Amino acid sequence: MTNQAPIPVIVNGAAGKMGREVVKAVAQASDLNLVGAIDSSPEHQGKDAGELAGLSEPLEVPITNQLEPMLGYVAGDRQGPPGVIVDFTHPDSVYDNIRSAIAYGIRPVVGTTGLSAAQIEDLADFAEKASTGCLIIPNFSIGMVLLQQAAIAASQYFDHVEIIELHHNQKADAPSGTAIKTAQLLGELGKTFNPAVVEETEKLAGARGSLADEGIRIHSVRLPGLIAHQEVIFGAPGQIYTLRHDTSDRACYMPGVLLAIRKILQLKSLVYGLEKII
Ligand SMILES: NC(=O)C1=CN([C@@H]2O[C@H](COP(=O)(O)OP(=O)(O)OC[C@H]3O[C@@H](n4cnc5c(N)ncnc54)[C@H](OP(=O)(O)O)[C@@H]3O)[C@@H](O)[C@H]2O)C=CC1
Ligand SMILES: O=C(O)C1=N[C@H](C(=O)O)C[C@H](O)C1
Repeated sequence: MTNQAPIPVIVNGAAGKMGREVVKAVAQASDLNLVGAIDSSPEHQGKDAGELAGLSEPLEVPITNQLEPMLGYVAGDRQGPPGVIVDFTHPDSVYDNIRSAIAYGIRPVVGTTGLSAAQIEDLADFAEKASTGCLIIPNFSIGMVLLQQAAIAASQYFDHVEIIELHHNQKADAPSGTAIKTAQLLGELGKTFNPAVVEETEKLAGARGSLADEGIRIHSVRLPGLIAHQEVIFGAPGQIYTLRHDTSDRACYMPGVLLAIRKILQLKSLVYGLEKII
C-alpha cells in the first residue's frame, strides 16, 4: 500500500443490481473513496448508497440524480488523483453519460452494454482528443476472458461456430455485449466462419438467431432464474466442442471493476475489453 490519496469514485446506476455491488466493493477498498452515487430511479433519491447496498453502516453518500453537478464537484477537487465514474445504467443513457464524464475530465469505467460500434468509435475519438482514459468493458469476469481466449484458440481448428447467451429477463439489450464482443474477437482472426452448406429458409423469423458482422450467429435466451451465461459451440464432422461460462453471483465482476478503476488513471484513450488491461 502506498500513502497516495484514494481515488475518488462516483457510481452511476448505484441503486441497480450491479451498482449496489460496486458501491460495496469500492467502500471496502482502502485505496478508493466513494464520493458520489447517481441513480435516476425516483424511489431511491436521498437514500444512503451504502445502506441500499446492504452495508451495515451508512456511507453518508446519498443517491442523487444530479450527474453534471456531481461531475463538476469531483472535477473541481484538484488535490489527489483524478475522479473515476463507474457506469452500470442503461443502454439508452450510457453514451451521453460517457461524453459528459470525459468533458469534465472524469474517467469513465463503463460496464453498461448496448453501445453500437459507431458510438464506441465516436467515444474513442472524443477520449483521444481530451487525452482522457475511458474503459468500455462488456464483461468484467475473468472467466469470460478465459472463455474468449479458449474460443480464439479453438477457431484455429474449427470453421463452424455459434454463440448462445442466456440472461435474466430484466435485461434490456439483446444480444448481450459479451456475445457481440466474443464474435468480434473471433472475427479479428480474419477467417470465414460458417461457410453455407445448404440454402436455409427461416419458417419463423429469428429462428436462426441474429447474424453478427463476423458471420457468426448469436442466440439470446431471456428467463427468470438465469443470471448471465454464455456458450460458444464449435462443430466439425463427428464432434462438438462447447465452451460455457456461468455466473452465480454478481460479485464475480468486482475484481475486474476494481482493476479497471485503478488502471484507468494510466490511460489517455479509450480501451474496449477487459482482455486489454489484465
Ligand atoms: N460489464 C459487465 O460485466 C456487466 C454489465 N452489465 C450491464 O450493466 C447494465 C446495468 O445492469 P443492471 O445493474 O443489471 O441493471 P439494473 O436495471 O439493475 O440497474 C440499472 C440502474 O441504473 C438506473 N438508471 C437507468 N438509467 C439511468 C440514468 N440515465 N442515469 C442514472 N441511473 C440510471 C436504473 O434506474 P431504474 O431502475 O429506475 O431505471 C437502475 O437503478 C446493463 O447494461 C447490463 O448489461 C451487467 C452485468 C455485468
Ligand atoms: O445484463 C447483464 O446481466 C449482463 N450484461 C453484460 C452483457 O450484456 O454482456 C455482461 C453479463 O453478461 C451480464
